[in-house]
Amino acid sequence: MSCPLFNIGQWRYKSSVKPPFSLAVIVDDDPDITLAAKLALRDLFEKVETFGSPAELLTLLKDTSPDAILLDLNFQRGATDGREGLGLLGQIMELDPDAAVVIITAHGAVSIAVEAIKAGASDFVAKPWSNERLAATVRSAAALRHSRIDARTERGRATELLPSTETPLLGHSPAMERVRVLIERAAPTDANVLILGENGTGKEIVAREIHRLSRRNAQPMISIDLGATSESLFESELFGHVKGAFTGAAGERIGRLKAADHSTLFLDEIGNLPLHLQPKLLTALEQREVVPVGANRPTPIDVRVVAATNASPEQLADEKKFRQDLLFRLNTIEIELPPLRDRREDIPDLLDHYLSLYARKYDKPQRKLPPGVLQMLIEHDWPGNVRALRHASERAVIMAEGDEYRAEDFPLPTRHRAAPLSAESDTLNLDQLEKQMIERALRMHHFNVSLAASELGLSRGALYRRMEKHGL
Ligand SMILES: Nc1ncnc2c1ncn2[C@@H]1O[C@H](COP(=O)(O)OP(=O)(O)OP(=O)(O)O)[C@@H](O)[C@H]1O
Repeated sequence: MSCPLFNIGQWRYKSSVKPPFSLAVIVDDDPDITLAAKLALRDLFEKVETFGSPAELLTLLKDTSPDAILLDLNFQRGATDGREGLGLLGQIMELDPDAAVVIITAHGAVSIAVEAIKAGASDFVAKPWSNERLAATVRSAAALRHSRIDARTERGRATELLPSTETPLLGHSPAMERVRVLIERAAPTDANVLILGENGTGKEIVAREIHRLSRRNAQPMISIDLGATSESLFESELFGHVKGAFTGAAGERIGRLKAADHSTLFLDEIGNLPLHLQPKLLTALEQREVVPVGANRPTPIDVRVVAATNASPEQLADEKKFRQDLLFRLNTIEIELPPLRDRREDIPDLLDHYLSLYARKYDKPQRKLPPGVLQMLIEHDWPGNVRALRHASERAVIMAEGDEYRAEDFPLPTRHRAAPLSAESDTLNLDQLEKQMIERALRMHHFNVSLAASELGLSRGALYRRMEKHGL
């Protein structure tokens, strides 16, 4: 399958900031995929090597340990069952038990991804991916590998602060200034922080900012997206497991709680943590120790937790979905990020930043944004919040011609009201229908992407990709 990145031309911008990691390896027999992934990862790694066959990777691993490996599971013509890749994964884990392997899967192949993670892979990305998600997944896997090594060897406690390639937290609306004050007050303490806000409002950026300003910043922040973790993997991902704890647990695995020892653990989409695991997390945080799956002795941990959710405070107060004792552990400080439509004053700053960032990235001129177009963008409701504004800016930079941006360069969803659910649509165009269904599901769930995704029978990632495709 070809990757959407190729619709948007070559990526010639190279950041002047030193990338945080040294080497990533991409193994896939499809040159379009390897090139697309290489471009998406090149700001994160000093070097990105691409291989068309597994044999080349195994040769490299004999004397090099990459920070991350992006691995396709099917190499032979017509193969789709992933067996070949799983075998290769086993060989990789044997050569380097700390390897950070991110699996490339076809859309919908979740069972094979789960099997791969049980066999030692750190995470997976489904094709076609968004560059932002791919980079975040691979960065998280590489950071996890580093902290697992550090956690085991007790080395690296004085690791130099990694140069940051992160986006700064932008916006000077009164609401964002209040958020900044809260971040500055909370960061240096060890208090747990709960960040609330709709999808795309910047919860992860705020979590990174808290970590950056904390006394734990010498270690990388460890993240886990509980909205993207398969139910069967929650326990071992969070708490780790001992060798042979369950079928497929070939080796010992340090969970993310332990990997975040002396650092910050970012629990994204905490509302998705299954009820039966909530007491185990609460005990780990109260006792400051974890018991890996299959172990009979606890291991001490020193972790500061920053959690985030797009659930409303009312939804979180529902005892049937979320244990209130765990909530009180997590929300010592609560930071609420308002949706972008409630702080429109931030829109000009955000547009200014992202339009000029993407102009540099794609080697395009810095165009003017005429007042009329700016006004249209300020008046737009941005249901996907800052993430959607960022994507719209990227697209505008690529599509625009001449010295100025035009309204048509920003493909905003029409402002019409969603038709009632029972109403028949007047189009039979599949693409249009898909867009309408997505808009309806989003409105029905007040723009909560997780709920809309489950309404549509899609994963969050799959819904994001479709929203991006339709410019929502
Ligand atoms: N205040 C901000 N300044 C600059 N960029 C921002 C800001 N808020 C969000 N962004 C950008 O918007 C995108 C989404 O941000 P982020 O992932 O932090 O949101 P989120 O609330 O964690 O989303 P989700 O709930 O969907 O995981 C990122 O690309 C981020 O860089």
